Amino acid sequence: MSRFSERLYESTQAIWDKCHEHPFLVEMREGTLDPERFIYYLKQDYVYLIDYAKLFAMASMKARDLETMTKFAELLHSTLHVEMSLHRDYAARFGVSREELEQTVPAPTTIAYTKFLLDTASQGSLAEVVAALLPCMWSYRVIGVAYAKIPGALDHPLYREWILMYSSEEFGELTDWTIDYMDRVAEGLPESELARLEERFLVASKLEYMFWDMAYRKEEWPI
Ligand SMILES: Cc1ncc(CN)c(N)n1
Repeated sequence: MSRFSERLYESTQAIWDKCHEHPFLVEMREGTLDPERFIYYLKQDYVYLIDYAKLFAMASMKARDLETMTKFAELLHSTLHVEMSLHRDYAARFGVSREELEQTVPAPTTIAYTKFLLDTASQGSLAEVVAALLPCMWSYRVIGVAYAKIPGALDHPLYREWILMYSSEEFGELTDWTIDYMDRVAEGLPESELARLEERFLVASKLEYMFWDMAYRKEEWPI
Protein backbone atom coordinates (compact mmCIF):
# COMPACT_ATOMS: atom_id res chain seq x y z
CA MET A 1 0.00 0.00 0.00
CA SER A 2 1.29 3.47 -0.79
CA ARG A 3 2.25 5.81 2.02
CA PHE A 4 -0.31 8.29 3.30
CA SER A 5 2.27 11.08 2.90
CA GLU A 6 2.31 10.36 -0.85
CA ARG A 7 -1.43 10.97 -0.95
CA LEU A 8 -0.92 14.24 0.95
CA TYR A 9 1.83 15.33 -1.41
CA GLU A 10 -0.25 14.57 -4.50
CA SER A 11 -3.33 16.31 -3.17
CA THR A 12 -1.44 19.56 -2.55
CA GLN A 13 1.06 19.52 -5.41
CA ALA A 14 -0.87 22.19 -7.35
CA ILE A 15 -0.84 24.53 -4.32
CA TRP A 16 2.88 24.00 -3.71
CA ASP A 17 3.55 24.63 -7.42
CA LYS A 18 1.64 27.91 -7.07
CA CYS A 19 3.94 28.82 -4.15
CA HIS A 20 7.00 28.23 -6.36
CA GLU A 21 5.51 30.51 -9.02
CA HIS A 22 4.73 33.27 -6.52
CA PRO A 23 6.78 36.48 -7.18
CA PHE A 24 8.17 36.39 -3.63
CA LEU A 25 9.84 33.03 -4.23
CA VAL A 26 10.67 33.68 -7.89
CA GLU A 27 12.45 36.92 -6.96
CA MET A 28 14.15 35.36 -3.95
CA ARG A 29 15.65 32.55 -6.02
CA GLU A 30 16.70 35.05 -8.69
CA GLY A 31 18.20 37.28 -5.99
CA THR A 32 16.06 40.28 -7.00
CA LEU A 33 13.60 40.31 -4.09
CA ASP A 34 13.32 43.76 -2.51
CA PRO A 35 14.98 43.50 0.94
CA GLU A 36 12.03 45.45 2.42
CA ARG A 37 9.75 42.59 1.50
CA PHE A 38 12.19 40.14 3.04
CA ILE A 39 12.37 42.13 6.31
CA TYR A 40 8.58 42.24 6.44
CA TYR A 41 8.52 38.46 5.93
CA LEU A 42 11.14 37.88 8.66
CA LYS A 43 9.24 39.90 11.22
CA GLN A 44 5.93 38.21 10.50
CA ASP A 45 7.62 34.83 10.38
CA TYR A 46 9.21 35.41 13.76
CA VAL A 47 5.87 35.88 15.49
CA TYR A 48 4.44 33.03 13.43
CA LEU A 49 7.25 30.77 14.69
CA ILE A 50 6.57 31.67 18.32
CA ASP A 51 3.12 30.09 17.95
CA TYR A 52 4.36 27.35 15.66
CA ALA A 53 6.88 26.27 18.32
CA LYS A 54 3.96 25.86 20.76
CA LEU A 55 2.53 23.21 18.42
CA PHE A 56 5.54 21.01 19.07
CA ALA A 57 5.06 21.46 22.81
CA MET A 58 1.41 20.44 22.41
CA ALA A 59 2.32 17.49 20.17
CA SER A 60 4.87 16.40 22.78
CA MET A 61 2.12 16.53 25.41
CA LYS A 62 -0.20 14.39 23.26
CA ALA A 63 2.50 11.78 22.50
CA ARG A 64 1.97 8.33 23.95
CA ASP A 65 5.61 7.21 24.12
CA LEU A 66 8.88 8.73 25.25
CA GLU A 67 10.61 8.50 21.89
CA THR A 68 7.90 10.58 20.17
CA MET A 69 7.74 13.00 23.09
CA THR A 70 11.50 13.50 22.88
CA LYS A 71 11.41 14.10 19.12
CA PHE A 72 8.74 16.80 19.39
CA ALA A 73 10.77 18.40 22.20
CA GLU A 74 13.76 18.36 19.84
CA LEU A 75 11.63 20.04 17.15
CA LEU A 76 10.56 22.66 19.69
CA HIS A 77 14.17 23.28 20.68
CA SER A 78 15.32 23.48 17.07
CA THR A 79 12.60 26.01 16.18
CA LEU A 80 13.44 28.25 19.14
CA HIS A 81 17.22 27.99 18.95
CA VAL A 82 18.13 27.25 15.34
CA GLU A 83 15.39 28.51 13.02
CA MET A 84 14.48 31.60 15.05
CA SER A 85 18.15 32.38 15.55
CA LEU A 86 18.38 32.78 11.76
CA HIS A 87 15.69 35.45 12.02
CA ARG A 88 17.46 37.15 14.94
CA ASP A 89 20.73 37.23 12.96
CA TYR A 90 19.00 38.70 9.91
CA ALA A 91 17.20 41.26 12.07
CA ALA A 92 20.51 42.35 13.60
CA ARG A 93 21.89 42.89 10.09
CA PHE A 94 18.96 45.19 9.36
CA GLY A 95 19.25 47.04 12.69
CA VAL A 96 16.05 45.49 14.05
CA SER A 97 16.38 44.64 17.74
CA ARG A 98 15.32 41.33 19.25
CA GLU A 99 12.58 43.14 21.19
CA GLU A 100 11.25 44.83 18.05
CA LEU A 101 11.23 41.50 16.26
CA GLU A 102 9.32 39.85 19.08
CA GLN A 103 6.82 42.70 19.32
CA THR A 104 5.89 42.57 15.63
CA VAL A 105 2.14 43.08 15.28
CA PRO A 106 0.83 39.98 13.50
CA ALA A 107 -0.84 40.74 10.17
CA PRO A 108 -4.29 39.26 9.42
CA THR A 109 -2.84 36.34 7.43
CA THR A 110 -0.33 35.49 10.17
CA ILE A 111 -3.20 35.38 12.67
CA ALA A 112 -5.30 33.23 10.33
CA TYR A 113 -2.48 30.70 10.00
CA THR A 114 -1.46 30.53 13.67
CA LYS A 115 -5.10 30.40 14.83
CA PHE A 116 -5.73 27.46 12.51
CA LEU A 117 -2.66 25.66 13.87
CA LEU A 118 -3.34 26.34 17.53
CA ASP A 119 -7.04 25.44 17.20
CA THR A 120 -6.01 22.15 15.62
CA ALA A 121 -3.53 21.55 18.44
CA SER A 122 -6.02 22.28 21.19
CA GLN A 123 -8.97 20.39 19.71
CA GLY A 124 -7.49 17.75 17.40
CA SER A 125 -5.80 14.39 17.72
CA LEU A 126 -2.02 14.02 17.52
CA ALA A 127 -2.42 12.86 13.90
CA GLU A 128 -4.34 16.05 13.07
CA VAL A 129 -1.66 18.22 14.69
CA VAL A 130 1.03 16.51 12.61
CA ALA A 131 -1.04 16.89 9.40
CA ALA A 132 -1.47 20.62 10.12
CA LEU A 133 2.18 21.34 10.94
CA LEU A 134 3.74 19.20 8.24
CA PRO A 135 3.34 21.52 5.20
CA CYS A 136 5.34 24.14 7.09
CA MET A 137 8.36 21.85 7.33
CA TRP A 138 7.95 19.90 4.14
CA SER A 139 7.25 22.78 1.75
CA TYR A 140 10.24 24.76 3.07
CA ARG A 141 12.43 21.68 2.76
CA VAL A 142 11.42 21.31 -0.91
CA ILE A 143 12.10 25.01 -1.54
CA GLY A 144 15.44 25.00 0.32
CA VAL A 145 16.79 21.92 -1.48
CA ALA A 146 15.67 23.20 -4.90
CA TYR A 147 17.20 26.66 -4.35
CA ALA A 148 20.50 25.30 -3.06
CA LYS A 149 20.93 23.65 -6.49
CA ILE A 150 20.41 26.87 -8.47
CA PRO A 151 23.81 28.07 -9.72
CA GLY A 152 24.79 31.24 -7.88
CA ALA A 153 21.85 31.18 -5.43
CA LEU A 154 24.17 30.49 -2.52
CA ASP A 155 26.39 33.40 -3.50
CA HIS A 156 23.66 35.90 -2.77
CA PRO A 157 24.70 38.09 0.20
CA LEU A 158 21.19 38.22 1.65
CA TYR A 159 19.36 35.02 0.77
CA ARG A 160 22.28 32.59 1.18
CA GLU A 161 21.71 31.87 4.89
CA TRP A 162 17.98 31.37 4.41
CA ILE A 163 18.61 28.78 1.67
CA LEU A 164 21.32 27.08 3.75
CA MET A 165 18.94 26.76 6.71
CA TYR A 166 16.15 25.03 4.81
CA SER A 167 18.45 22.85 2.71
CA SER A 168 20.46 21.77 5.76
CA GLU A 169 20.88 18.17 6.80
CA GLU A 170 19.44 18.89 10.24
CA PHE A 171 16.26 20.45 8.85
CA GLY A 172 16.04 17.58 6.34
CA GLU A 173 16.31 14.90 9.01
CA LEU A 174 13.64 16.51 11.20
CA THR A 175 11.36 16.86 8.18
CA ASP A 176 11.90 13.24 7.15
CA TRP A 177 11.15 12.06 10.69
CA THR A 178 7.88 14.06 10.69
CA ILE A 179 6.81 12.72 7.28
CA ASP A 180 7.55 9.20 8.47
CA TYR A 181 5.68 9.82 11.71
CA MET A 182 2.67 11.07 9.71
CA ASP A 183 2.63 7.73 7.89
CA ARG A 184 2.86 5.79 11.14
CA VAL A 185 0.02 7.62 12.91
CA ALA A 186 -2.18 7.41 9.82
CA GLU A 187 -1.73 3.65 9.49
CA GLY A 188 -4.97 1.73 10.00
CA LEU A 189 -7.16 4.83 10.37
CA PRO A 190 -10.58 4.72 8.65
CA GLU A 191 -11.06 6.74 5.45
CA SER A 192 -13.17 9.34 7.28
CA GLU A 193 -10.18 10.09 9.55
CA LEU A 194 -7.71 10.12 6.67
CA ALA A 195 -9.89 12.60 4.81
CA ARG A 196 -9.87 14.82 7.89
CA LEU A 197 -6.07 14.70 8.03
CA GLU A 198 -5.87 15.48 4.34
CA GLU A 199 -8.12 18.50 4.85
CA ARG A 200 -5.82 19.82 7.65
CA PHE A 201 -2.81 19.37 5.37
CA LEU A 202 -4.61 21.12 2.53
CA VAL A 203 -5.67 24.13 4.60
CA ALA A 204 -2.13 24.56 5.99
CA SER A 205 -0.74 24.39 2.44
CA LYS A 206 -3.15 27.12 1.30
CA LEU A 207 -2.09 29.23 4.28
CA GLU A 208 1.55 28.72 3.27
CA TYR A 209 0.71 30.24 -0.12
CA MET A 210 -1.14 33.09 1.57
CA PHE A 211 1.85 33.76 3.82
CA TRP A 212 4.17 34.31 0.81
CA ASP A 213 1.54 36.50 -0.76
CA MET A 214 1.08 38.49 2.46
CA ALA A 215 4.83 39.14 2.64
CA TYR A 216 5.02 40.25 -0.99
CA ARG A 217 2.13 42.69 -0.49
CA LYS A 218 3.49 43.73 2.94
CA GLU A 219 -0.05 43.27 4.19
CA GLU A 220 -1.35 45.84 6.67
CA TRP A 221 -4.51 46.00 8.72
CA PRO A 222 -7.00 48.05 6.63
CA ILE A 223 -8.07 50.12 9.66
C1 LIG B 1 5.07 30.49 7.41
C2 LIG B 1 6.20 29.50 7.55
N1 LIG B 1 6.05 28.25 7.09
C3 LIG B 1 7.10 27.37 7.27
C4 LIG B 1 8.28 27.69 7.88
C5 LIG B 1 9.37 26.72 8.06
N2 LIG B 1 9.43 26.21 9.37
C6 LIG B 1 8.36 28.99 8.33
N3 LIG B 1 9.47 29.44 8.96
N4 LIG B 1 7.33 29.91 8.17
